[in-house]
Amino acid sequence: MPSTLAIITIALAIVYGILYAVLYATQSNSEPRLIPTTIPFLDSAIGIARHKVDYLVSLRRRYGLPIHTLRMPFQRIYVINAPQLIQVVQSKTNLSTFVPTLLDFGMLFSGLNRTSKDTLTKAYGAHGNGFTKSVHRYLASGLDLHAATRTAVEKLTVGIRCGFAGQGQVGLYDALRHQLCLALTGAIYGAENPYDDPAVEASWLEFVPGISHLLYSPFPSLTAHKALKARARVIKAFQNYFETGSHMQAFAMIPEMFNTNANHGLPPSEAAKLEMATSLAMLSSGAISAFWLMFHIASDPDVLRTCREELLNLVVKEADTPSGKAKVVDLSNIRTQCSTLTAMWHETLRYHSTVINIKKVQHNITLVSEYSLKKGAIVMIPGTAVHHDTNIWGPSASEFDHKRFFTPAGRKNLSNTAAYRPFGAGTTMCPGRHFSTSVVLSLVAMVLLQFDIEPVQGQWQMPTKKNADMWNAMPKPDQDVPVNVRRRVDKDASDTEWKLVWGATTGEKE
Ligand code: HEM
Repeated sequence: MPSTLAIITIALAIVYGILYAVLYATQSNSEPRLIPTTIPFLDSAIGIARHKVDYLVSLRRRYGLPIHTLRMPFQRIYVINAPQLIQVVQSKTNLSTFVPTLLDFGMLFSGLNRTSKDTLTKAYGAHGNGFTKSVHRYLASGLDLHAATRTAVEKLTVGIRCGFAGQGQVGLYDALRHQLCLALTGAIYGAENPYDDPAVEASWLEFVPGISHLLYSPFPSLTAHKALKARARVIKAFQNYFETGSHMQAFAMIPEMFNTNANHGLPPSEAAKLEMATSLAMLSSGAISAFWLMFHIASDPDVLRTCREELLNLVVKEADTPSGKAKVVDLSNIRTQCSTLTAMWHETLRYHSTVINIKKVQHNITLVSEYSLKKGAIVMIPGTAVHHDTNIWGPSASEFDHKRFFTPAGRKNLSNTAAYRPFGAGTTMCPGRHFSTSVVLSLVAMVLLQFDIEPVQGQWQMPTKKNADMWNAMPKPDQDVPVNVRRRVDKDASDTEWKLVWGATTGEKE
């Protein structure tokens, strides 16, 4: 009689053999190469769950393939690494072949009820919920963008003056995150910004870790219980905001979105839930980017000194203040006058970005006459693999080196979305990129001009980012970095009063 163990072993071997046979029988030779598998249909899922975007980067390093296939239960994924193929997938002619899958990302975690989801799907079809369209219209360029940036910068100047000075020891990430939260949401939600209430900001922070559960867990009500309660508190604050008409004092995008959705039949209680998507766009990647940028500048004395010198180029005049004279700094010129600070920003995004673009193949197609892609499959473009590709960025691709953007080759890559894609690419490219870039750079400039930041531990140590959420375009550090914040005492800054503005009335030095 064979033992139970022997029977189980034989059964497992048979199942394994069948799965292996099915895997290869259903994979065509003309499809992109299948990555060798140890556990058919499961090892990619396990790899992604364990190592997140690093799994895709390691496959790129190990096999060096321009495109390859990963198989999961009932789903095939084509991972694209080569710039030439990325360009083809992103091209206008292929817009209807490769369709973004996350247009309704906001609907997945906002808690909208079934009726509201149906209402929005009927109203906007494949365009999710109208939120993305509104951001494209209001924040991608023009006077509205300028107005929103100016308000955010005004809020930052007040917040930094009152909130940073004399704080002593703080977490670098949390201190920047808090300032950015109040500035970005203040500029968009107006005088009655719900996030001005510390309890709402705290609830938002409690909700964010639950997003992964809402996206991937089969039982989010069990696994993300606390986060869902926190979400309910934020939604309640927004419901009150809409019901009291506070949105009428907001940036024009907010009342317009509310009225359009109301005309489609969405009540204020449900419109309040949609603000979870707006909030996430504003509050997810910007603060993380600001943290990494500040970390790299503050931990490199040469770069710190150069950035501060460059910022002095932004002084446009002197103004009288009640306590004497202030130097007026026009932060809207950062990108043209501060090449090192700007290069540090680009390098921060290139080096750290964890963006993954996901599209669905709408019909069978042969890519560049070579690779057959099947209808219904998912195409993934991992930004990290592209950003760390030595064929694009040279042998130093995996090092942090902002000077790469001082070379013609680096500058050329910057304008090529198949090489540099922290904000995505094509029609869905982040419409908040100019707003967030301007506000983050202004925040960092304000801190650099007015404060010295030193690590409590005595030495700067880069935190790990292994636990970062896969849905986020930028990786949150696993631990905050405790720092001491002090007003600057060096000769350039000790007795200088700064007036920091976005777009001064005169561009001439007086
Ligand atoms: C440093 C900060 C930010 C980063 C790194 C970032 C990154 C991204 C990325 C990678 C995408 C996907 C692009 C694609 O699919 O090709 C995206 C989409 C989007 N972002 Fe941002 N983002 C940032 C800040 C913001 C801000 C502040 C807002 C709004 C105020 C915003 C609004 C949006 C919207 C609405 C979309 C969806 C666009 C669409 O599907 O058409 N983002 N962002």
